[in-house]
Amino acid sequence: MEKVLSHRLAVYESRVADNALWNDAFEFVTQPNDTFIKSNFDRRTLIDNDLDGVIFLDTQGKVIWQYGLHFDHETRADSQLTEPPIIGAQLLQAFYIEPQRPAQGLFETRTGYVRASEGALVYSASPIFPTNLGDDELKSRGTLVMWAWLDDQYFQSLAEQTKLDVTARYLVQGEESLESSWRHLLVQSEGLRNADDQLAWLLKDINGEPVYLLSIQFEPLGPEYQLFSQAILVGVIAALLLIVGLALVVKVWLVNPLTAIGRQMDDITEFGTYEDRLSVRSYGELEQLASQFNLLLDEVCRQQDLARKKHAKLHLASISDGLTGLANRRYLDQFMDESWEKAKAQRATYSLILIDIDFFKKYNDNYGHAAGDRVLSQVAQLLQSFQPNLEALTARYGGEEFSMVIVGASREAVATLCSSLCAAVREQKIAHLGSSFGHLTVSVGAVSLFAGEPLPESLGGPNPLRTIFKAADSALYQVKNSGRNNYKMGVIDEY
Ligand SMILES: Nc1nc2c(ncn2[C@@H]2O[C@H](COP(=O)(O)OP(=O)(O)OP(=O)(O)O)[C@@H](O)[C@H]2O)c(=O)[nH]1
Repeated sequence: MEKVLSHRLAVYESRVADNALWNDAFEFVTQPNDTFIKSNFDRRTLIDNDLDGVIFLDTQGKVIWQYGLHFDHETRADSQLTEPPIIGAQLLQAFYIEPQRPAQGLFETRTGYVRASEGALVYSASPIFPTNLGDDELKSRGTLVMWAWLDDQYFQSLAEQTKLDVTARYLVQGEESLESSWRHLLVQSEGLRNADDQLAWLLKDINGEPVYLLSIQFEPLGPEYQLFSQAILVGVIAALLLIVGLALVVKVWLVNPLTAIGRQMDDITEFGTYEDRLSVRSYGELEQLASQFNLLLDEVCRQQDLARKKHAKLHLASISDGLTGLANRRYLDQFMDESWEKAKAQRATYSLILIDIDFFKKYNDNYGHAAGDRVLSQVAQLLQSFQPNLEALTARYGGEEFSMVIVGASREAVATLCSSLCAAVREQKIAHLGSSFGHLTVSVGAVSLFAGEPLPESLGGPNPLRTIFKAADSALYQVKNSGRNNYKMGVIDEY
């Protein structure tokens, strides 16, 4: 509605400007003459242009010529005004535009609604210039005003244009004629809707006084509409339920299982529990995904197992002697260190036994190196079988030299063990022509000491195990020098 109203004002404005910027009109206000009026502003022309009146004002605002029709359109046929209805001095002043020069092609025009003697009207006024506006110094000569009654015809065409059933009420006493429910329209230009489903606009005159109240009544919503809106509501609720249902299905069948899978995967990777398996209850694809992952875990476990075995094998190879399978020198050193610390902590007896095959060079010479290897293995197994069920280790620490470390056996038990080792090898009756005994024998040197404090003075140095080893080796040396095939318990204090 606002747009249509302002468009209408713009139409009047352009109509008056068309006639005011015109050489003939410019000449007419300089020298008024009937010929110009007769050929351009007869009654027919006005009616065809939806106009009810034309006024030419001179440079002082006095009427040069005016033509107007009565308010009553029914009798418009011979309704020319004898007395102009709008020549109130005040109104003319409102229409009058002082002589002015166009600034950059712009000049002042006026458009709006006014209250006149017989009713209200819409008007537009423009200064009169030659068609080309003249030069910059040329001033306008007079004002051209065109107007139309705000009558039934006006509002009827407004209704046709807006396609709204517009009711127009003339506010005889201006603001006082306005109901309180529409008062707010006085301070706003757009329409207002009241509690009775009416939408209204105000036409205000050039002083801001309300002239007409335009309103339209909305039809109360019928039962069909209510039925329709109920159907829409049901539809919306059904759609919402469907969406919620779908969301639930997606959550139960997809989101929850995926979250569970993700959580289980996280646990497996975080804690390295690759032997665990994913369990998921969902539709086929997800279960398939979980079982594919489980297959992957199977493979991870298999590879882990292989790696573990390989590592164990490598570790064993690194600590054992390739020929006899006993612990090697490297592991013996490590074991001696660790067991020494334990023995000290437990205040236990620590014993080291060194076993050396007698005349082994000659054995190799007589029976060959391969036979020598076999004998080394045989003696190794035999020694191993004598290892007591204590913190103990049997090792091969040189070519035909073996050792046994024992924590917790008494010195007497160790002496008995040494004697047993000598006897056991002897009793194998392994032929050895190069030996004065005729068969394979071993010599044994050992030390056995209490590892708790106070330690013997000779063990106070930085490497007590070296001292222990030297004592055992010394005992072995003594056995070798005194005929072999025997054992001797060494004494630690000598070192
Ligand atoms: N077959 C074989 N012989 C080895 C191996 N390691 C060392 N030997 C031999 O063991 C022999 C050790 O000789 P010696 O150190 O002279 O000692 P021995 O002949 O046993 O003399 P005594 O110890 O004084 O009784 C050498 O001939 C080495 O070649 C081995 O792995 N296999």
